[in-house]
Amino acid sequence: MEKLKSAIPESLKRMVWDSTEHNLPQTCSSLLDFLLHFPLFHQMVKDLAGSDRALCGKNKEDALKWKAKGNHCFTTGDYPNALDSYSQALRVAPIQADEMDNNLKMNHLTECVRDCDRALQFSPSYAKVSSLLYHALKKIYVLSITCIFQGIYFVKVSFIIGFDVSMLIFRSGLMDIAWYRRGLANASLGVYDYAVNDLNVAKSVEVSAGGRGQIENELQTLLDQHSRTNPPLQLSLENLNIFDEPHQIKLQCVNTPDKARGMASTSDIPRASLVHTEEPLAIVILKNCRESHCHYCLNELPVDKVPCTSCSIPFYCSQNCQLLAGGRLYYPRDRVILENLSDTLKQYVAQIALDYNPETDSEHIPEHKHECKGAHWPSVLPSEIVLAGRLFVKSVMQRGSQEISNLREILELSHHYSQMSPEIKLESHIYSTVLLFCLQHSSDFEIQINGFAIAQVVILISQIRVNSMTIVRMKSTDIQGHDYQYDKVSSGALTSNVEQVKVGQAIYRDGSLFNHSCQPNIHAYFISRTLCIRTTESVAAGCDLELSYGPQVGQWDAKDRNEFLENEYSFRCQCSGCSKANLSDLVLNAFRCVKSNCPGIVLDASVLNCEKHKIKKLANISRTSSCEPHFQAENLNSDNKNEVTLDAFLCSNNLPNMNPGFCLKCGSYRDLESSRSAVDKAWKCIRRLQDAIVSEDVSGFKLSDASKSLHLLKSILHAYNRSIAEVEDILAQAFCLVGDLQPARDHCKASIEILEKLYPRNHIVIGHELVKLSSIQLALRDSTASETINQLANIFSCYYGKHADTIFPPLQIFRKETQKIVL
Ligand SMILES: C[S@@+](CC[C@H](N)C(=O)[O-])C[C@H]1O[C@@H](n2cnc3c(N)ncnc32)[C@H](O)[C@@H]1O
Repeated sequence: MEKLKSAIPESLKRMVWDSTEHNLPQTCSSLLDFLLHFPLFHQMVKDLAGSDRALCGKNKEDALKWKAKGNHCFTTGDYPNALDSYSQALRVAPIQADEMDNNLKMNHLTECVRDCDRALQFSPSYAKVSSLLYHALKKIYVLSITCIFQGIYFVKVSFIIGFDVSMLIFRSGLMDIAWYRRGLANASLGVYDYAVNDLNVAKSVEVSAGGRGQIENELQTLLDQHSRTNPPLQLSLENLNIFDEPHQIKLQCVNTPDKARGMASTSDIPRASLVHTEEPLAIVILKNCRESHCHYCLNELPVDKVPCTSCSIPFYCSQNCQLLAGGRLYYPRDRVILENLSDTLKQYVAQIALDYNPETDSEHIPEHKHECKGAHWPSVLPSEIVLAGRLFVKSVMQRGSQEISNLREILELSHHYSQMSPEIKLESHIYSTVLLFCLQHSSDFEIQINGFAIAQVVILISQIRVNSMTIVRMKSTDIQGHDYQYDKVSSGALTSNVEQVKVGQAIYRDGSLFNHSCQPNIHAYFISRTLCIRTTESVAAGCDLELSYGPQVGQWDAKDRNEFLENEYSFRCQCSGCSKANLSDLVLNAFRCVKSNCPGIVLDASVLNCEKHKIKKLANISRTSSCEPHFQAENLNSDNKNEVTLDAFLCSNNLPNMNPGFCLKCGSYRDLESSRSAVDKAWKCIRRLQDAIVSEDVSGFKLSDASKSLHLLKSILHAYNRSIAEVEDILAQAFCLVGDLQPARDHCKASIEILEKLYPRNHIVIGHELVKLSSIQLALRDSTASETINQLANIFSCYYGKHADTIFPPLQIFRKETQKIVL
């Protein structure tokens, strides 16, 4: 790419840099002329898309190498690497059409052993699999002599049989029923409701009276245990009613003078209501998650991941996802089970055993199919370019015409091509041209490549820049970042952390209409690929519903937020957080007054200027929308009269006359330069502790050094400065690591106290910190844990409603553990 860019003549580059949406076809056409006469470009396209260099195709020799490596690891007892090697072998192993049937059966059965959920997706009444599997394995063993694919699976299955204690397939009777196994697994995980539902479905699936009786006994035992050990936990959800029926809430697209289109409510909407759900127009996995997450639903991959049938790029969590993404396999569904169930259980089964047949869905366009010919451009080009390819193919195919007409009008998404930086404009031109050539090689339809077609893709890329959403998954880890092991909670061996992992990028047509506010009143999250939007406060009829595109009050100050929004989204935010003074923006990066008993704040030039600008602008604006999502400054302060108030900081409009370095309350002067260098020095020491946490090498010496640095920071920075919250948090982690949980708890609490000043009440960021505090309190058997967990559950319920447990499974464990302490 860099070589290509530097070879472009200056005059052509300038033409691209100065281009606007209107003259795009000409600039794209000029660049195309140049590239077509440039050998390096042809070589690049050949490397990326040519069939003779299809590095991502299936390859028998590579498969055999991986298999041999797997066998070696297996015999030396290195089971994790053996399994990984077999997965890689499967990824590159060619599948002949006549082998497909055997593979299907085998994969189907293997998945049944490994993962009840996935088995149930294919056949909800999955019963009596073990004898089938046994015979299938015998057959596979014979077949493995001639067929590497099956051979690999045989070893893989053997591995599973031999070492997965919970899923021993040769057990007979009830263990054959996937629902039953799921029920028992959920019961031991403490997921009581699911366990009861699973066992009820299992009972209805079981054909023998004896089997049913046995399940009945199991159910009874579970009910008895539950009522004995778990009296219903009284969560004080502050009368929080969760409204989870988005179809009952009507939103409308409105036009605003300064934000273009936006979404508003047509009626009053209570807090925590699910207001919108939507499937994506297109979605793509991010590069860093390609080996760890399913390329279709973006959930974490299980151990026995499913490779694509035709190329070696994607992995899927199930064949269902593989099929939806573009594979060619189809499983008939077993609907008989649904007939005998109650309505509630029918819904439950439909939820677990995803009931979907893409062949009957004309809307469904497999998004990986055109990338599946073994060429490696889909794995080499940046994710957003692959996403553009997916959108392009989808819109051409949906229209059933090969003519490329105006994609902008078809997708109806906004963009800011003209405001993009010259560098990004040039890259978009080059990538659009390369992408079209790659698609020409890979798609089933003809693509006429000319200036107009390339211009369409350039616009598509600029639409993706401002409209795509990053899909994140919440991951629970222990303090050092290892995956959370639930069984360690009760032993007090774990203190939990919440980590947000960016897994994908997606375009949602209606989701793109929600504008930004730094004090949002809605929150977006994802269940698999589905976008869900929920109100985080009550919203009056006619008010705008606004998301945060990233920066929020409490996280960054107004100056940093606006820099980000201008660079990424080409607008200057006028939300109340950015147009009115608020305590959070003032204190977030502030210094403290040199007088020890003065609560006033001292600002540097950049923050002070930004705040002055707000005040000046506010004076000029006679009207501010009363319906804008707002953030009550007074909410930031507790009722305690001794606490500093926003008014005290501002000294009743003194701020416009103040200079950097002077306390806004008493006017005392602080030398900001020396203060900054002292802060930098303290942070160096804190960073050493952070490194020690990562390498799990926290010594008493580093801890005491960092504690002294915290003390120093507190004497220089304002008490609500975000850095202090960060350092308190780092110290909490470090004390957890050395097993000194009481100071860990105190530091964690101190961090939360600051966050409560910076963010609105019950903000999700506070929820994340409460996860840490509750796990420390649980480990200490501290009875106040229940209070913390109530607050945590309250926040998670507001942000995720009934999805809270799905998004953050440890919540259920926390509730269960609290019961043990309370009792
Ligand atoms: C995802 S789109 C939102 C929908 C868009 N308003 C439309 O008409 O299609 C993002 C773009 O909307 C505009 N936008 C979003 N929030 C805004 C805000 N608070 N103030 C001004 N413009 C905003 C910006 O142009 C931004 O790049």
